[in-house]
Formats: sequence, structure tokens, C-alpha cells
Amino acid sequence: MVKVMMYGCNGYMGHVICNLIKDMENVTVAAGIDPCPGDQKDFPVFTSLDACDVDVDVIIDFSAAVAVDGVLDYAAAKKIPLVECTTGLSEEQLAHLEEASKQTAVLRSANMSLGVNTLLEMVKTAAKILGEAGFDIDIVEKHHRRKLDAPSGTALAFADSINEAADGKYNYVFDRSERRMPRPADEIGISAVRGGTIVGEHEIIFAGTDEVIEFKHTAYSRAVFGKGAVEAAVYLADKPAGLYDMQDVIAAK
Ligand SMILES: NC(=O)C1=CN([C@@H]2O[C@H](COP(=O)(O)OP(=O)(O)OC[C@H]3O[C@@H](n4cnc5c(N)ncnc54)[C@H](OP(=O)(O)O)[C@@H]3O)[C@@H](O)[C@H]2O)C=CC1
Ligand SMILES: O=C(O)C1=N[C@H](C(=O)O)C[C@H](O)C1
Repeated sequence: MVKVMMYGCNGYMGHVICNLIKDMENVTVAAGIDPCPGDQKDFPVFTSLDACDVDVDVIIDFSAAVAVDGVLDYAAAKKIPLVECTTGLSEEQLAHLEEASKQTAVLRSANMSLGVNTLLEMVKTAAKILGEAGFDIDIVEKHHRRKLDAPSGTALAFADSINEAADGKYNYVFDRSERRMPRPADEIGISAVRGGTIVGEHEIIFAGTDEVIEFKHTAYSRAVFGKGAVEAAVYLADKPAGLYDMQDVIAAK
């Protein structure tokens, strides 16, 4: 039985994960951490990591960027594998995460869905061919009004994936409102829409002369993220220290 600590258990994703795990036989939520009061749970909930006295095999983090340094220190000190799903991390926090991965297994993914992780690989092929042929690349993402970070972690992951395939030739542009110039070839434009209850949409647009190719992923519910996160937790629970991503989980299926 894999014992999970759900960090951010009273949030939207925390609820999704806890409900998913309820129906599983090989995984259980042994503890939850959240400063926000929530409904009655069938596991103990602590308002901070310091207060938690429950042994767990793996931590799943869907909290907020401000809360990530705390869980990185905790996971590294106790050598508990960590599935890091929270987005909006700073460069310093990414360096912190890399340090923590020297002490324990850390899997970070801005998007836990199978669809997005498949598309992250597909756009590399498109970028190699179409980028070389002079197509312009823009990414448009749409999320609910509660989302704190922009652009989304997934939009940045798509840009990074494309840039990796193009030997890092692209700069990222988030705002053209002050510019009065034609679009340069060496940029990826990234735009964010926020509104209502949109779960998550990402469009990667390759615009060439007289033809356009668009890749689009739409999440219709948070279950797609939850499923991937639980699979990642089960995968990571017995792994040695190091940095992992969802491609490792998909390859092990
Ligand atoms: N990788 C992926 O596939 C996905 C990533 N995300 C990311 O996950 C994060 C959470 O998303 P979502 O569930 O919608 O957000 P919510 O705001 O609904 O949930 C976050 C929860 O974490 C709590 N929290 C804040 N600080 C701490 C802390 N120090 N310790 C423990 N819990 C804390 C919040 O409490 P309070 O409200 O009091 O602050 C809240 O209950 C975001 O960064 C989002 O972008 C979301 C979906 C998919
Ligand atoms: O905040 C969200 O909701 C989501 N955040 C992730 C991101 O920033 O990419 C993933 C998903 O699209 C939902």
C-alpha cells in the first residue's frame, strides 16, 4: 500500500486526488496538509508540515508557489519522494527543487495529463520541420479566473519543448502592446486568457505563409491531472533520489 501525503488537500486538485484514491486498493491518503479549513476527511489533516506526525511514502503537492519551498525542504530532510505539480515557480525555486532532488526523488510536471505530455513530444517534431521552414509559433492558454500564475506552467513547458528541439533559438514574448515592429522569426509569443471556470486549454499555433497548423489540448475536467498525479506518486514512491518527469511514468506503463 502506497501512503500519500496530500499537500494542499483542501484545494480543487486536493479534492480530486483524495476522491480518486478513495476508489483505489493500492494507494491511500495517510495525511493531508492545508491551512485552509475544509470538509471532514477520513485521514488526519494538519495545518502545517511541522504539525504532521504521520509516516508517508510519497508527497503530492498541489498547493501554491509560496508554499513550495516548505515542502521541498521537508521532502529533502525526510527523504520522502515528492510529486511537484504546483506551477508559477521562480528560477530560485526551480534551483531549490534541483537541490532537493539530490536528497530524494522529485518529479515535476506543470501538467499531469497524458494528453499534454504526449503533445509535448509531438510539438518537437512540428517545431523542427515548421520552425526551419519559417513558420511563426504562438501559444495561447485559457484558464479559470482563480488561477494565480500567468502564463500557465504548461504553456511554458510547450515553449521549452519547442525551444529544446530548436537548439534554444527562441525568445519568449508575453506582451506586444508596446511594440511597433514586424514579428521577428526567433520568438514564441505566449498569451494568457483568464475567466470563468475554464479547466485548462492550450493551443500551439504554427503560422506559415498561406497555411496554419494548430495543436490544441482541452481539459474537460481536473480528473485528467489527478489520474496522472496518482500514477506518478505510485511510480515515484520507491525511486532513488533524482529528477523525474511524466515521460518516465509514461515509459514505465
Ligand atoms: N501540474 C498539473 O497538472 C496541475 C497543476 N495545478 C497547479 O496546482 C496548484 C493548485 O491548484 P488548485 O488546486 O486549483 O488551487 P487551490 O487554490 O484550489 O488549492 C490549493 C490549496 O493549497 C493550500 N495551501 C496554501 N498554502 C499551503 C501550505 N503552506 N501548505 C499546504 N497547503 C497550502 C491552499 O489554501 P489557501 O486557499 O488557504 O491558500 C488551497 O487549499 C496551482 O499552482 C495550479 O497551477 C493545477 C492543476 C493541474
Ligand atoms: O491552475 C490550473 O488550474 C492549472 N494549472 C496548470 C498550469 O499552470 O499549466 C495545469 C493545468 O492547465 C491547470
